[in-house]
This record gives sequence, C-alpha cells and structure tokens, in this order.
Amino acid sequence: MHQRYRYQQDGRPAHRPAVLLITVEFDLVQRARHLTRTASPVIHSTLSALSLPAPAKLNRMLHITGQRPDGYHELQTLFQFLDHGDTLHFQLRDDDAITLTPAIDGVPEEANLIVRAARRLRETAVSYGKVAEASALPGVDIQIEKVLPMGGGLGGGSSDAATTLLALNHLWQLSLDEDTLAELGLELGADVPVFVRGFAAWAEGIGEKLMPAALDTPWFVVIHPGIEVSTPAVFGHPQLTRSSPAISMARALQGGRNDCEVVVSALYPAVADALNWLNHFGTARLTGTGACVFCAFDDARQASKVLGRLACERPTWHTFSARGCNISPLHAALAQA
Ligand SMILES: C[C@@](CO)(OP(=O)(O)O)[C@H](O)COP(=O)(O)OP(=O)(O)OC[C@H]1O[C@@H](n2ccc(N)nc2=O)[C@H](O)[C@@H]1O
Ligand SMILES: Nc1ncnc2c1ncn2[C@@H]1O[C@H](COP(=O)(O)OP(=O)(O)O)[C@@H](O)[C@H]1O
Repeated sequence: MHQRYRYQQDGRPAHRPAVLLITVEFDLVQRARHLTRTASPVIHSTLSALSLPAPAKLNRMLHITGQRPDGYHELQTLFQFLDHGDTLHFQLRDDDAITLTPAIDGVPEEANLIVRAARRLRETAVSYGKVAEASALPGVDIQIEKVLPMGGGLGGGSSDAATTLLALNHLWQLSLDEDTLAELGLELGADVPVFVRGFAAWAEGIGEKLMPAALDTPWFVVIHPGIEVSTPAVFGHPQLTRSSPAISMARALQGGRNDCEVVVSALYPAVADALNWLNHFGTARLTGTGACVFCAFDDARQASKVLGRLACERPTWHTFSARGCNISPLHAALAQA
C-alpha cells in the first residue's frame, strides 16, 4: 500500500516553500528498515547517553531544472547515503547547558548546525507543549568526531544536524514525529530532511520533496581534492546550466549528470583534475556542488585497488572508499538504541 500525505510548514523562513509536499512510500521504507534492524551494529546507548553516526551522502546525479523568483534553484537529484561519516556522542547534563567539543575550525558555536539543531529542538519541545519551559529539559554535552570535509558536497553539516535532532528527540523522550523533525531540519538546510528521513531518495524542489528510491549499492571511491567549494558561488555563476528538462525518477535511475560539474571544474581546477583522474576507471561524478568526486565499483576489491593507485599517484588528495546504502546508517543504529 502506498500512502501519500501532505503537510503545511509553519514558522518557515520566507525563502522556503509555502507548502511542502512530501510523498513517502511507507511500505517500502518500513519494510527496508525492519530488515536493517537485525543487521546493524548498536554503537552505544544508555538512558542518558547515546552515540550515533552522521553519514555522508552522495548526489548520484543532479539536474537543475529552473530558478525560483527568490533565487533558489529547482533541482532533481538522487540522494544516497554512504557507510562512512562523522560520529556524534551525546551525554545529558545536570544543568541546561548545550556544549559542543571540539570546536570546528572556522565555524563559531552559534553557527554550528549541531548547536542550532539542539536549540531549535528544545524551542520546539516547548511550543509543542512537550515541556512547560526549555529549562525543564536537561542540557547535553555533544562530542563530535569530524571525518567529513566541509564544503565537500558530502552533506556533513546537514547530517550532523539530522543526527542531533534524532538523538535528542530520543534522549529527551519528546516523541516528535519524523514530519516535524524533517520540517525543523529544512529550516537548518536544504539537505537536512533527507538525513532525517533516512532513506535514499529522489528529490525535487530545492531538495525538500522526497520520494524513497531503491538504488543499486556499489562501492564508491571518493576523492576530496583538498579545496572547499562555495555553494553560493556555484549557484550564482552566470554560466550555470539552469534549464535541464525535468525527467522521471525511473529515467534518472538509469543515469544522469551533475549540472554543476562544468562550472565547478572551471572555477576549481583541482576538481577537474580529480574528475579526469577518476574517469579512467568508470564514470566520475561531482557530488552536490563539490568539491568531492566519486566513481562506482562493483566490489570492495576493485575500489581498494583504485585507492592504492591514488595513494601512489596523488598522495595529497584525501580519499576513501565506502558502500552506498539505501537505509541511512543513522536509522539502522537508532533502531537498536
Ligand atoms: C545543492 C546541494 C545538493 O545536495 O549541494 P551541496 O551543499 O550538497 O553541495 C544542496 O542541496 C545545497 O544545500 P545546502 O548546502 O544546505 O545549501 P543552503 O545552505 O540551503 O544554500 C546555500 C546557498 O546556495 C544557493 N542555493 C542553494 C540550494 C538551492 N537549491 N538553490 C540555491 O540557489 C542559495 O544562494 C543559498 O543561499
Ligand atoms: N557541524 C558542521 N559540520 C560541518 N559544517 C558545518 C557544521 N555546522 C555548520 N557548518 C557550515 O556548513 C558549511 C557546509 O558544510 P557541509 O555540510 O559539510 O558541506 P556540503 O554542504 O558541501 O556538503 C560549512 O562550510 C560550515 O560553514
């Protein structure tokens, strides 16, 4: 049975859409989650402490189909998770402070998506009548093991925010539903809802209209060529393709481009170099607005052979291999918490 529903987003920033149409094929998602439950490791969980992954994502393809009057671009993209990412540790406190360690270089605490997500969730708990006042909820010490590069197109900041929302919903026993958490997530960034939902997805709009997608799950070699790409600079570029024809998800599953690749390669020669290098082994793609590029392989052995060559030929690039997952490792771990 496929159930469709819509919800109205209240209190949204002005540039966000008035009505979000989120189509979720519950059956597919619930069945897949059930299967994952038995296969995933529990990272660490007690009544007052919880450790959870914040996985990376790839945009397996990304087409830009238009631009809204507010400047935001309309996309069609396939999101898939990787079994590789940051890890967050949460420990409730005796007072109501929210702390984050270590600080992330170049990101002040009040701008960090982890702290913003925690504060926003606490405000929402009050406005939804879950607690009388914010100070009724215990504070939390959050520790981050940051692995994902910033501005890499792997969605690290968005994933950290989603993990924080789900972890604190659990530890604070708020029982806020997934729709509410996805809506809160969208206020923090366009990519947060897919990490909250936890299922590989076909996304439209600015990434908020999500439809679960069952993608193949190859091993990927990912290269970060050592530079940070500015998302606004890419979206603001006059030469960016903004008029790709809209296609169906079925067609996208057969393959697609990343419309940002031409502009990003021109602005950042290191990205062009990484794409060229990886194109010798298959079809290399940019994820999001970069800077990371990736290529799919049928098995782990092939991927590690390519990693070995990279270590010899391009020792300055940061590289890793990881498997694509249709269920987020976050949801797999949370199912056992
Ligand atoms: C395009 C994607 C695909 O995954 O790129 P990556 O960030 O992952 O590389 C994301 O949706 C990005 O999402 P996110 O990184 O959260 O972008 P935001 O902070 O919301 O937007 C940064 C800026 O980029 C521009 N922007 C962003 C998204 C969009 N669909 N159209 C835009 O024009 C806007 O100028 C905005 O001010
Ligand atoms: N917890 C966080 N981790 C990473 N970046 C963060 C975080 N909080 C805020 N940011 C900001 O978000 C920007 C985008 O980071 P990130 O999501 O990792 O990249 P991308 O969107 O390219 O995948 C960073 O440049 C940084 O300024």
